[in-house]
Amino acid sequence: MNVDIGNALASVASPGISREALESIDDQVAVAHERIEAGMDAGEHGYEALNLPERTDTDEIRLAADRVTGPETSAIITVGIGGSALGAATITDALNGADDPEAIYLDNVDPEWLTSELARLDLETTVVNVVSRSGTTAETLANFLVVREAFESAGVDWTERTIVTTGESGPLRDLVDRHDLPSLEVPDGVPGRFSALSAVGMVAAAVCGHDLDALLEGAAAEAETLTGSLFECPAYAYGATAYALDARGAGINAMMPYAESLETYAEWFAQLWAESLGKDDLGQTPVRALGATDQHSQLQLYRAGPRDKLVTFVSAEEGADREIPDTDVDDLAYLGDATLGELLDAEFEATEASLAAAGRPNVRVEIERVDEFELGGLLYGMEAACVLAGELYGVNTFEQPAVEWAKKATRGLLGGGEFEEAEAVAEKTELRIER
Ligand SMILES: O=P(O)(O)OC[C@H]1O[C@](O)(CO)[C@@H](O)[C@@H]1O
Repeated sequence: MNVDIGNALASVASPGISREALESIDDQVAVAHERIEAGMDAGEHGYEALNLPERTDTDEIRLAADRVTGPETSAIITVGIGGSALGAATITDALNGADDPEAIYLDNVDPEWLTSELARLDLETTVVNVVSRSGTTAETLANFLVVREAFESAGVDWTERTIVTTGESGPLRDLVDRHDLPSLEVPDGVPGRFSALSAVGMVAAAVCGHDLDALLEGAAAEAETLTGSLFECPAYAYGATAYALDARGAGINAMMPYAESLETYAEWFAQLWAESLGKDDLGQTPVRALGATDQHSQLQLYRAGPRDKLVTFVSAEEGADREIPDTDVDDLAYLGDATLGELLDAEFEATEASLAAAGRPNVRVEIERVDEFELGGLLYGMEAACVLAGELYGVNTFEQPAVEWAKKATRGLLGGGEFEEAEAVAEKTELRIER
């Protein structure tokens, strides 16, 4: 990935970063990089994620996926949530074509939605990909039990079509052992949201026939750029700029890719940024947006609302295109002479310029095209940017203790044990306004 931070400079935007400030931030980046490198060398928890390009065994993933996949495979259901779904979904939503198996992600426990998803699938030719690092996530286990029952009710042998990625122990590991299911291990020391470039994010991609090695090669090429200066490393330039803008008031980061195929990438980024940096009353709030669509819903706010946002654009230089048919309507002639791709590019450049003209900070992240190599680089680059930002914020980037309260409350409410959190739910302060 390439990064252009020109529109984040104080000469263009407010909040903005002066060149002097950028120089002094670069001194902090040098110190942070030493820490990151030391963590990577030692294989420390979290930092280990940045070693995945060398560590992930794509042959092992393909072998396991081949045990449940055949030429007749029409769909793959991934049962997982958060980091156990978003990385995989980002890859297949970006790369899947019409001839690839459909990739479905059951990352919620909405009964109506889940029932309709299962009802529309040919379970005979559907693969089940169960992913959970802890092996204890309620939503994933509940959905798996429902999916298994659906297969059994349809008289389809789920054990021949199910692959599991989980830790060394836990209920899912027991299931694997009991039914001799093909399985892979979540990489040690790699938090879920940083595991897209491991078996966690790659089984679905393997079943859909994507080039896992090219994904890792793209990530490895990005890893090559990790040096002690933001002026040499696109990932660090992005992380440092986002952090510096937050420190100057841009507490919101709207991730706005200009490609439908990257919409899920913005969701993946939201978990990465929120769960990693949202600590100790700090952290930049990620917002998911999509270009050109959200020009017609959010841009008014981004351009004329509070000066509390960074807008991050992601654009792909190349891609398939489609002519806009000629028209005999004079006013539309300018469209007839263009392609949809040219229109999208013009929309992107115009929107980027419109924010700069209004003095609103924005950053451009460029990839050459949406393919395995470039996507691997983008995912790795944003992970490295996040690790760098975490060092600058001085937070523990790799834990997410704040999510445990609601999990305990949920378990208590369902009779899964005594939890004070569950009691607190009953003590809600009410001020109801009824129709
Ligand atoms: O992979 P697991 O353990 O099922 O967890 C799923 C997700 O839930 C979280 O723990 C948050 O609740 C995320 O960090 C994680 O990606």
